[in-house]
Parts: sequence; C-alpha cells; structure tokens
Amino acid sequence: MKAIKTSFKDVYLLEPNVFGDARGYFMESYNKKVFIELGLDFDFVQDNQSLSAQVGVIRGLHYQLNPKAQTKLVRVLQGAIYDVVVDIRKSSPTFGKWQGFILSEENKRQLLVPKGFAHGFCTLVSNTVVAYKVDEYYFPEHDRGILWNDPALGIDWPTSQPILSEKDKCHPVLAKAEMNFE
Ligand SMILES: Cc1cn([C@H]2C[C@H](O)[C@@H](COP(=O)(O)OP(=O)(O)O[C@H]3O[C@@H](C)C(=O)[C@@H](O)[C@H]3O)O2)c(=O)[nH]c1=O
Repeated sequence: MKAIKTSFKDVYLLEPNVFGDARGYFMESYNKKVFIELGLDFDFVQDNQSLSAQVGVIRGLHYQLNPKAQTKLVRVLQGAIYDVVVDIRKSSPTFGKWQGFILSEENKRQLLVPKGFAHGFCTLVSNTVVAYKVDEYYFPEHDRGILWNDPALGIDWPTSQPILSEKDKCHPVLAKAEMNFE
C-alpha cells in the first residue's frame, strides 16, 4: 500500500499493491498493520456501501459532529467518482478549502477522510458502487451537511445539474453550518 500526500496534511490517497495474473488480480484492500506502519491507526467499526444508478449523482457534503465524528476510508468497487473533501476545522489554516480526487474501479485508489472534514462525491459512471469504512457508528442526531454548491466553497463539480437526495438539497452553506471541530 502506498500513501500519497495531498494538499491537506491529514488527507491521504492510498494505492494498494495489485497482483495481476491470468485469472484477474488480487489485492489487500485493507490491512490494519500496514496502515499503522503508514501512521494511520484507526479502529474501523462499520463498513458502508452505496449504489448510485446514474451519472451525476452527488452525495454530500456530509459529516458527523463531535463526539461522534468519523474517519472515513473510501473506495470504489464499481464505476468511478469525483471525491471531495472540505476542511471544516475552524482553527485550521485551510478551513473552507477543498480538494477533489478521482477514485475508480480501475485506479483502485482509496481516500482517507479525517475527522473535521466534510465529504461528498459525484458519480462519473452509471451504477457506481462506493464502499467505505468508518471509525464511529452512524448517529443520525450528529449527522450534518453543507450545501454541495455553496458559492463560498466553489467546488468544481463535474456537473451543475446533479441528482440529489431531498436532504442534500437543503443543507446550509458553510457559513451557517453547525461545526464543532477545532
Ligand atoms: C450514513 C448512514 C445512513 N443510514 C441510512 C439513513 C438513511 O435512511 C439512508 C440513506 O442515508 P443518506 O441519505 O445519508 O446516505 P448517503 O447520502 O449515501 O450518505 C453518505 O454520503 C457520503 C458522501 C458520506 O460521506 C457518508 O458518510 C454518508 O453520509 O441510510 C444508515 O442506516 N447508516 C449510515 O451509516
């Protein structure tokens, strides 16, 4: 597993070693010991999976408040996404900044989204399946969101007419969002 740095100190792209042969391939998608050796020591407690049927589905931008904040390890089993993180740690020098990454079935890249970041993605291919590990359980009462197209964020999404859940249409902008990350 190779850890690639990003523009945020605590956000990493992970590239697994893929062993291809005549049958197909084998890879370790997650190995706790290897992650610890990379300095990424998390206690993942829940695995999530979603299918987005169409191109241009945006899910996000989501986070859970402290004390139920989640680290997420995101990957794509089928299809491709433009995966976005936004720094929402109020005392961070990069507060309100975002970065996007392509994760796909082909590149097998994974994104480590730390606590204190909002997360969302846009599907680039129909029938995209996203899987992610989280180190805290789902607590709907701590679940929060920021509007995907908040002009103050200026995220360069691949679509301007996304398919959204009713919930994701109504999130506040960053300036009005409830956050408790330092
Ligand atoms: C996130 C989550 C949702 N649910 C339920 C609640 C709801 O009825 C249904 C769909 O939930 P949502 O609409 O929030 O699903 P979705 O929009 O896919 O939410 C996900 O988006 C991505 C971008 C993330 O980063 C994730 O952490 C998560 O917030 O699933 C759980 O039971 N457990 C969970 O962990």
